[in-house]
Amino acid sequence: MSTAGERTPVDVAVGVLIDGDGRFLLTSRPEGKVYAGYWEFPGGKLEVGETVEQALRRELHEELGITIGAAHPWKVEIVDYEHARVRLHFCKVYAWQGEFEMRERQSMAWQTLPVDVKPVLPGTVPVLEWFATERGFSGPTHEAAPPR
Ligand SMILES: Nc1nc2c([nH]c(=O)n2[C@H]2C[C@H](O)[C@@H](COP(=O)(O)OP(=O)(O)OP(=O)(O)O)O2)c(=O)[nH]1
Repeated sequence: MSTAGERTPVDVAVGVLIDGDGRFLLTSRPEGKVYAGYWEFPGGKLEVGETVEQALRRELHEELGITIGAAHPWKVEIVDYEHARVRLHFCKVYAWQGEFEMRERQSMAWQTLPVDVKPVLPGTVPVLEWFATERGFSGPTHEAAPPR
């Protein structure tokens, strides 16, 4: 049972693609979506009946034109935005096939810490902190976003 004021979270599958040099892929949110221009890890909402891995495979094919190998579940995080409450299922992905195509006219950037793209989506910031912990990185992980 949910208490008054709580919203049911929308499940989102998110891919943390990591290349052979340990760089990770960020993409910018396309025009026309909430937080357009903000940088995030690629992914999207689960459709009815889909698992996280199925949704991730579909979204990364639709958005980036690649076919991913195994998706390794990493962390789950709930974020409350004005527009929605989302449950983000972050999965690490080390293997994929195909050439990257920006099918939604977004931008992509392979990054290490600290990231040099901005602004970073609020729900993406914790991932940078998890990477910092994993990698023994200290100092700011990204540049603070201006208030919206
Ligand atoms: N892909 C992605 N979404 C994130 C991240 N962090 C974060 O808070 N989100 C939020 C933003 C959105 O509210 C939600 C993802 O929904 P979306 O609108 O991008 O998904 P979608 O592609 O299925 O969208 P649509 O078809 O409904 O337009 O999750 C992240 O790192 N990656």
